[in-house]
Amino acid sequence: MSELLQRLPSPFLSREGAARSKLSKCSMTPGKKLEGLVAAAITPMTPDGQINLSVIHQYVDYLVREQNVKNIFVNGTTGEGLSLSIQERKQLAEEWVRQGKDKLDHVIIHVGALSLPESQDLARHAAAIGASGIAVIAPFFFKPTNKDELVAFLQKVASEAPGVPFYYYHIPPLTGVKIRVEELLDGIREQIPTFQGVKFSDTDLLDLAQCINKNGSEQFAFLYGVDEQLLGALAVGVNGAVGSTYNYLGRKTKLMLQAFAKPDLALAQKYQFLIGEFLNFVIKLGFGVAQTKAVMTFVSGIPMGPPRPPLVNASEEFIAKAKAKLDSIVWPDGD
Ligand SMILES: CC(=O)N[C@@H]([C@@H](O)[C@H](O)[C@H](O)CO)[C@@H](O)CC(=O)C(=O)O
Repeated sequence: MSELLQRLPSPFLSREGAARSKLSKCSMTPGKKLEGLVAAAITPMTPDGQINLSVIHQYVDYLVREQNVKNIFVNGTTGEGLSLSIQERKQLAEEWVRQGKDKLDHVIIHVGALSLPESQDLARHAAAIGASGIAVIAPFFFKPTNKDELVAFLQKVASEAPGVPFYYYHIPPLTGVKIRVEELLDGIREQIPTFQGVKFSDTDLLDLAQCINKNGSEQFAFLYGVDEQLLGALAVGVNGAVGSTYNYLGRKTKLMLQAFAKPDLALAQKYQFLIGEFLNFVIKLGFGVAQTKAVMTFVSGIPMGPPRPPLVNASEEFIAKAKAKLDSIVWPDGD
């Protein structure tokens, strides 16, 4: 952890601090490309709905030891980032960076917000604490209507953290911003020199494939965000994936990645079908962030707590059925 972070009171870090940090403190594992699996961090909460920083140490150890996952995406969709205050987002970012030091390869902080100054503030903060990357979602109340408006917004945030790799977080089912990424990438490095890649949480594999075909997955990192069809995205060349299920199915999904790389497509398909069988089952019951928190709680034993309203707790019936389903799956590795 940076000395700066240890000295400054949480949750606030000054703009001067951010400026001082820049390149020097921006990586958990400096220079290591973001690839493989990235867990979309859940935000643990106490029963009365406050953020619960005290279990993040245990959470990091669980991901590394039990799930073999060493990258984390903080304050995104699964982390209820847009339902948290700026102060809470900063506290969480600091705690993940602090606990991830020497254990995680990448701690990416989602700094998107509807308000540009808030997003910029979060970007400066992420730089100051030594995050390995920042990501930004498209603003979704007043929306950009074309590529230029979206890039202008992203640029204004990215430029506040000039030494930190920047990722665009594309999730049109939630933002309603359907600007094609293929279009967005055209000339992006001229506007955003820190641009490093895309977290692509959409089912449009044509758009994704065109992005990869035109830019090459060596130039940018393409991380896929629809866990139930990751194998399709691997086939078009993504570098990895960011998702909620890697919190508790990370080890199994890694086995799928290994089978795909070998290549043993039949084995990779087996893993994808089984992961899909579980997700198909829970999606039919009603599956979202609240249910992810419940599943992670019973799989890991770490209390993730309730979601923040308007989301409501997963029902006892959901928990019982989801647990029975997960327990019933026989994985190819015999587990
Ligand atoms: C809409 C949504 O929450 N999508 C998830 C998926 O991991 C999703 O939970 C999974 O594919 C199951 O449907 C991720 O893309 C979200 C994510 O990475 C994040 O939390 O930022």
